[in-house]
Amino acid sequence: MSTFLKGHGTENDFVIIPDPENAIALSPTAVAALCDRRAGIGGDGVLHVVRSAAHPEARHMADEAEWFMDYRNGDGSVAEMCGNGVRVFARYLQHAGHVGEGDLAVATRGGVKAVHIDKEGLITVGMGRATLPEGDVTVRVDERTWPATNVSMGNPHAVAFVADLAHAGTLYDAPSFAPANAYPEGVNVEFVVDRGPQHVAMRVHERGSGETRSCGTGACAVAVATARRDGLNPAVTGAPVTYEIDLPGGRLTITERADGEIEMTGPAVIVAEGRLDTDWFAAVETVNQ
Ligand SMILES: N[C@@H](CCC[C@H](N)C(=O)O)C(=O)O
Repeated sequence: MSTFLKGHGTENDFVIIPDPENAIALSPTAVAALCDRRAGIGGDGVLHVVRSAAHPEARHMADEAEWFMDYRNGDGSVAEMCGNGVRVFARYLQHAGHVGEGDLAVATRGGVKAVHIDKEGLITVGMGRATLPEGDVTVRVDERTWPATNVSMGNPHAVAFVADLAHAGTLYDAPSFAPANAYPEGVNVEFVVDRGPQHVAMRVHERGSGETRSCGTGACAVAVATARRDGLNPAVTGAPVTYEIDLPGGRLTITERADGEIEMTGPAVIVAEGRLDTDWFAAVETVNQ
């Protein structure tokens, strides 16, 4: 293994490992070492770039999407989807000359995603539909509590509307919940304040990565939760609804269409390309054995 790239989407940053034939068995230890901001490359997660036909979890999607985004959180855990990751993944495919501007499909654990790379530097992803599981859950940070709106974007989210984003505290630790076992698979937690009509700002504590500067699936979850709070439901009115979502790392535009499909638009940037030290990586893998 040698080549890596570094990229980000609204400052949700990733180590990109091109591995078309799936020759690298990326262990959780290796992922965590790559994402370590002091002893590794540094990132919120890893985008392992594999041909769908070469990956057992993606082979069934190979007819629809040539490339599979094998996404891992910074702690090495696997997640179903990463919205910012898909945009950065598409930007990498363009950077590497595998695709040009326009439409492409990317296989993910959350299914095949339709992606459009535009001329102005933005990328739009069809994120699928949100579901809002029932549940009476309270989010707690320090002495404050809020009711959670549960939203699944393929991965789980708990959205809390707060008076001030500072009330989410340092977010060094994950928020707690009542009931304590509300999310046995873990959850991404979004804190939201209003900024104007169909315009909000948010912070997020991500499962497996801690507080990040952006979360694409989180922004989609927030747009849907806020729309319902505002009495807007495209499935009922037939009119699409768009929210601007400000995150610490930039802005994402989220549109929910009348058929329930959600589109996310934002930037994606490749910032560096390099070679991993073979001995370092071998040592990391050895630790895991
Ligand atoms: N940052 C991502 C979400 C990554 C997965 C998440 N941490 C999880 O475990 O579900 C995004 O942009 O969507």
